[in-house]
Amino acid sequence: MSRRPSTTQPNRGASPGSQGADQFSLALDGDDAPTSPTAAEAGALTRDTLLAALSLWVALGWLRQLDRHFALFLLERDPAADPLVGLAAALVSHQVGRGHVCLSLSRVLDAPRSALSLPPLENEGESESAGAVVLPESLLDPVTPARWFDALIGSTTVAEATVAEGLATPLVVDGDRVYLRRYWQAESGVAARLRQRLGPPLAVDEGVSTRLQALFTGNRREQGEPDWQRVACALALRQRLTIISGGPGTGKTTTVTRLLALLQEQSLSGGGEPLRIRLAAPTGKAAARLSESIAGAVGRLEVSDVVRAAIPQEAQTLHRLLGARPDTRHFRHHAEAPLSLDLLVVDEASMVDLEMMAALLDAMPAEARLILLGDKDQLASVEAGSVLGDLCAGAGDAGYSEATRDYLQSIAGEPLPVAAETNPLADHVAMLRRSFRFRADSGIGALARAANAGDGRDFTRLLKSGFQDVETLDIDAAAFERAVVTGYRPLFEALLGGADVASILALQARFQVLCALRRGPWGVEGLNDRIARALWQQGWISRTDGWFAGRPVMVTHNDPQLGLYNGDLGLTLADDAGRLRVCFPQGDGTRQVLPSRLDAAATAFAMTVHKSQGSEFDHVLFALPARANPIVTRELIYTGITRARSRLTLALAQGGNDERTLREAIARQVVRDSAIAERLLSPPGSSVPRDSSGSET
Ligand SMILES: Nc1ncnc2c1ncn2[C@@H]1O[C@H](COP(=O)(O)OP(=O)(O)OP(=O)(O)O)[C@@H](O)[C@H]1O
Repeated sequence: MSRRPSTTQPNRGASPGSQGADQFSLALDGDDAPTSPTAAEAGALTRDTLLAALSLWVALGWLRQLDRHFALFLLERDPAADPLVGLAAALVSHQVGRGHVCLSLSRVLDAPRSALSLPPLENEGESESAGAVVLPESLLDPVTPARWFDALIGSTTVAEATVAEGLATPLVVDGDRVYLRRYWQAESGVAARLRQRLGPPLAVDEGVSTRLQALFTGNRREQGEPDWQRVACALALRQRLTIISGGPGTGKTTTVTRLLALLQEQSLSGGGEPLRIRLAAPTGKAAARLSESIAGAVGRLEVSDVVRAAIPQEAQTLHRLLGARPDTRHFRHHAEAPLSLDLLVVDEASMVDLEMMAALLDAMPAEARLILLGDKDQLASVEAGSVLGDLCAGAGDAGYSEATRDYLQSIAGEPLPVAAETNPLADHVAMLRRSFRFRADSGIGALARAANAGDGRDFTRLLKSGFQDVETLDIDAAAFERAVVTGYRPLFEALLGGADVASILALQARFQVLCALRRGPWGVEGLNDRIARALWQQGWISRTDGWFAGRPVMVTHNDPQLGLYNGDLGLTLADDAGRLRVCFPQGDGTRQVLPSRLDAAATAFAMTVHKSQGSEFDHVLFALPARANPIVTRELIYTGITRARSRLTLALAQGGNDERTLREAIARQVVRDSAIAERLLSPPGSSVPRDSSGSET
């Protein structure tokens, strides 16, 4: 029998305190027999068909077991639920596993396969057997967004967003989007907090103009382009939220350091107190890089010693800043115990996932300024969400409002063109467009631009045009081993020659192998093996598995007790007595840890591009898989390439489809479902508008 409550009917959801989405994996044995079919309507999806399809999709690698269990859990909790609830549950869980914050019903209905891993990653062959399989489109064929929406809000496991607060349903449906409750809460929280920060501009003293001109006086304007660094600084002077996005070496750190100098000069003038400024980044490596580049930029500032001393040069990880505690996801700092600061700079903000951003914004004092630095074109965080990218996309092609243009003209002397379109978010975003890192003749810079522009033909043409800083090699040939041995030679000569730890660790940052995948011959596993064997043959390492001197490792989980965080890169070294310890660069010194204390560490001769985010290396050897793979996208290629500071070797499967594979990968862009920008730009209190594809009844 059909149960179709109107979309406005309050949800008969679970009571607050009832079991939430987190516990679902404990609740069911995955082999539960399907219950008897409950077709919501004639011809509609039955439970049996759904459960059979989910099992098959798991077997094919299109869905995770976890996703299927979640669907089973919901259907068990609400035996009267329409099977479409189970389908939405499996798909939204799968989407979150792939970095999306939610599931868009209309998007799945338009492209039913998009919410599954189809074909299975790194396992293409099995999709051949898909002929006999129930495909998502056949399950969804008679379904409309309105029908699916109604099925969802008819279940006790789903709440509509307008009434979801205070309930404990595992799923929340907000217009066209279905969320796991945790992510709905995080996204609504982030949008609400950011909206507060978009509030009216802060007062800026006209006198600042002279100092602004002085600090940016050396900046040359090119071809009538505005000085975007000066614009970014002027914008940040009068806002509680500023996003500064730019590619490598576009001057994000230089700009923010000048901003900090200006603000401290103002604060200290007339004997005032300095602002409490903190610097942070998502990983230890990124924090170390920020400390290093801020220190360099502070050194170059033309300011008084007092002002210089008032600019911090030590960055910390966001986990440490917020006060991560062992065995809990909760931090010491939150809305009731906010951070004690007036201004926070977060570097590598593209790596900050939605939940971390929610925790950070919760802990920010309302009056403090937040400055997010990052590169919107890089890969988003590994965890769900892509807040920086969403905010920059929300600003879109919109320009600055008239009031902001007037302000920029008067304070920064930057005349900006009238924008055809404006929106409140765009006034908070500054894009730095000119790289000071890559010279005009740099191949790395040219490839990065081509990848970013989605121009695969230009990319492959550039690869052949013989840049000094770029070379290619055949990944399947001995040339790969030779390149690795040459790349690692300085490090192992120092290590075997008894150099001091700091010099050895500095050499570790000189050369790194990156790849796209984890498994397979062109993934981390295969390449780590190959590299270890090549180094062993040189006599540089004593074994190729377990612990040995010269083994680089990456921490794979946060360990606040050890002061080590996911992504930290260290090197195993032997002390004078031959005892092994893993050394991590930390601040000006090193942290040394016994291998036995590192529960979660992986060999890092090769690492994925995802894991390399926030790091840069002088020379990167970037290995790309021979066959097309959905994981290899424009963002991945751009991010991998731009980890190289001065030299890039691309290892490709030559003689195969390397050119076509590259072009296809560059055409493939990551689009993550999320509604942050929409929420920010819609009136306060309104729910996310439904798609025109319609879920109104
Ligand atoms: N306006 C400028 N004119 C000349 N050189 C500049 C300018 N701005 C920055 N630079 C130089 O460019 C280099 C990169 O600057 P900076 O470190 O500020 O960039 P970034 O965007 O923070 O880089 P990264 O992507 O590595 O974090 C530095 O050597 C800096 O001195």
